Amino acid sequence: MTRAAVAGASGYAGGEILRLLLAHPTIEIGAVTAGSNAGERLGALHPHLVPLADRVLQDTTPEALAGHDVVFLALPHGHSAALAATVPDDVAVIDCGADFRLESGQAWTRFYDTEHAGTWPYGLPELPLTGGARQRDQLAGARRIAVPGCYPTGISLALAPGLAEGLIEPDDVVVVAASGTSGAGKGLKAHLLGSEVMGSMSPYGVGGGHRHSPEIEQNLSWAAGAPVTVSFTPTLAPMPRGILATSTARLRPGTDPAVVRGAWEQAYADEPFVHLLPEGVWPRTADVVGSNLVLLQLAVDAHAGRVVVVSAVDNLTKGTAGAAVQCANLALGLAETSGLPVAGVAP
Ligand SMILES: NC(=O)C1=CN([C@@H]2O[C@H](COP(=O)(O)OP(=O)(O)OC[C@H]3O[C@@H](n4cnc5c(N)ncnc54)[C@H](OP(=O)(O)O)[C@@H]3O)[C@@H](O)[C@H]2O)C=CC1
Ligand SMILES: CC(=O)N[C@@H](CCC(=O)OP(=O)(O)O)C(=O)O
Repeated sequence: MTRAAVAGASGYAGGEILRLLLAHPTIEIGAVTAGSNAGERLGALHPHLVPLADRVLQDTTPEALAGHDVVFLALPHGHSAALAATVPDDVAVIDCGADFRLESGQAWTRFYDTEHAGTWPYGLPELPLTGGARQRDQLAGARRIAVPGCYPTGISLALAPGLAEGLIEPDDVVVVAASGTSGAGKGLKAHLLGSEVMGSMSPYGVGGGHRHSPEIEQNLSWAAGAPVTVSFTPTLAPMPRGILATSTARLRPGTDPAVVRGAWEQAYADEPFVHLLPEGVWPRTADVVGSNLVLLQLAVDAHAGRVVVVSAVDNLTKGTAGAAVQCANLALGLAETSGLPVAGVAP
């Protein structure tokens, strides 16, 4: 068996990692750690994780995380670098935070306003790259992996096939996405009060202000092999989980609409977690809840000369914890799909 420690186990992402690891055939759960909730029993914080109810959360220290084959970090941004530095090089560290996702130190400083910790291999295995490669090539056997943000996961996979195949213009990409409230974490925040969220949708980070803008542009630029510019608008939706993103881009002049669908079909034909739905069936967040799936559908808007791609992910599963387990599987040489659900919970 392989032993895993989970730091941030009292939070939403940490709890979801534990839920998935409970069903994992070869990874067993070792230390579980937290911040202010250290000393609490998991059963008090995650009543749904019944088999772990009596496990006591430890302080998040290098000593608690020592002696494992893989360490999952599900901590707020900025907490990963110092801890990861204490983990031996031969132990896999899978970081759910943003600290090591960006190549550009300049983009990091602009959006996170702290010193850039560095760059680790980016944990989106299915991402098609220019020239026919896949992002997973960088993840097999890796010992440090940065798990993507939840919005960049569905959005990058929605548009990458068209960019990798040169079908869409890199300078006219527009994305509007709605996220469930768990995307913001478990901490109390005024804009997440029930009376603010229930029965209402709200935009935020409008005008290129969201920190996922540079992450999405980075991923799409890897796919295109050239810089890509994105206008991204997130919105908060009154649901606990799920992201529905609508991504549109201008088709290159002369692109035959008939080849567009084929590019996406081909890109994901062999991917167990990324599915282009049958024509005319559109993704819904309910269809991905609790699963490691990305569901996609697209249409060519011939009048506007654009392709419109809709993607749905569960922000806590494929958007964080599922991706983290998938990356751990790749890092440790296990079957990539081990322990990962491929069916959602609809309706
Ligand atoms: N929620 C989502 O959909 C996604 C989250 N992520 C990333 O995953 C990470 C965790 O997010 P999420 O679970 O939502 O956040 P939560 O706020 O739900 O959980 C944060 C966790 O970090 C712990 N923590 C906070 N401060 C400290 C500290 N100083 N020392 C040790 N532990 C600490 C908390 O412990 P305690 O509560 O006991 O203080 C808790 O276990 C973040 O980096 C987030 O950006 C990435 C993609 C999507
Ligand atoms: C609804 C909501 O607030 N969502 C979060 C995104 C969460 C995520 O992807 O996490 P990272 O912080 O790890 O990038 C936000 O927009 O800030």
